[in-house]
Amino acid sequence: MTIEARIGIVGGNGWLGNAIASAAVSSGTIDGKNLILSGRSGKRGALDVPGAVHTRDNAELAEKSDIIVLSVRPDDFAGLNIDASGKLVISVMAGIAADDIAARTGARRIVRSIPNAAAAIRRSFTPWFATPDVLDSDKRIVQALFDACGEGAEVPQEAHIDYCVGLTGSGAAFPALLAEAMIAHALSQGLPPDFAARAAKGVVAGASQLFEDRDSDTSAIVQEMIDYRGTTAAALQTMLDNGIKHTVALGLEAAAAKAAALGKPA
Ligand SMILES: NC(=O)C1=CN([C@@H]2O[C@H](COP(=O)(O)OP(=O)(O)OC[C@H]3O[C@@H](n4cnc5c(N)ncnc54)[C@H](O)[C@@H]3O)[C@@H](O)[C@H]2O)C=CC1
Ligand SMILES: O=C(O)[C@@H]1CCC=N1
Repeated sequence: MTIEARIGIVGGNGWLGNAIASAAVSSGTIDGKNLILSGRSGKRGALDVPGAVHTRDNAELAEKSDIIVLSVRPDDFAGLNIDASGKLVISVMAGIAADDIAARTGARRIVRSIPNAAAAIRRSFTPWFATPDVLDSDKRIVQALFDACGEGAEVPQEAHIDYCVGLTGSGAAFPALLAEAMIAHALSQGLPPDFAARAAKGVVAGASQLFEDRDSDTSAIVQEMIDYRGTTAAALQTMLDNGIKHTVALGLEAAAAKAAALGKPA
């Protein structure tokens, strides 16, 4: 689907806002000339967004946009002054409730979402939640925008978005941590650093394709490896016995707790 509406991204020169803009244009989902990106510094983001207009003026952005994406840090939201009444507002901010967005912007049609860093390579799995006033036509645009960034998925409750801050937002950093742990151990065993990094990154990135198929069952894959009763089973069982699932759960809960704290006034 091509989005014909004009989209303004507040914080559009930041990490995520810039990635969303770049994904939307490079996928052909929106023409760059229909994008206006604001940022405090006035500098462009790291990714090129052909045709997009850059501004430091959020009033200009609001005036020129049909849809406003809020992509400032949660801490900066309280200082944001923008009138989005009558417009669709799509927030990517962690922890900021739809009611607070409505109160600050005057908008009633509000979508909350949690993309992740893989939006930069158009591989973000992005849950989104729509408040009751959001129109079906708005929803089609939101889905198209997040499909351009990877894969969008509507969730039925706002609480799911608060949970997904950890699962799909922060979770995108977990494979790098796994690779880092594998590299650190390989180095401790005397393997050459370049080789250790190539090997661990190659395994984590490459083997994740094993379960990329939507219908694949990760627990079946793990069980199959354990049932093989070889070296992989020894590694997996030791990690399970040492609480890897509990550690991951604690990480997910910490991310959600941090998001809840970010959303509360200081
Ligand atoms: N980086 C990520 O992977 C993810 C980020 N998020 C959320 O996305 C939002 C943006 O995060 P990042 O892009 O990582 O942060 P960032 O710091 O890279 O970008 C934020 C941008 O907002 C701009 N900004 C601040 N106040 C402004 C204002 N009043 N008007 C216009 N621009 C303003 C800054 O100049 C900066 O470029 C955050 O709320 C974060 O919770 C959500 C999911 C994943
Ligand atoms: O780390 C963060 O605060 C952002 C929000 C969710 C993922 N990244």
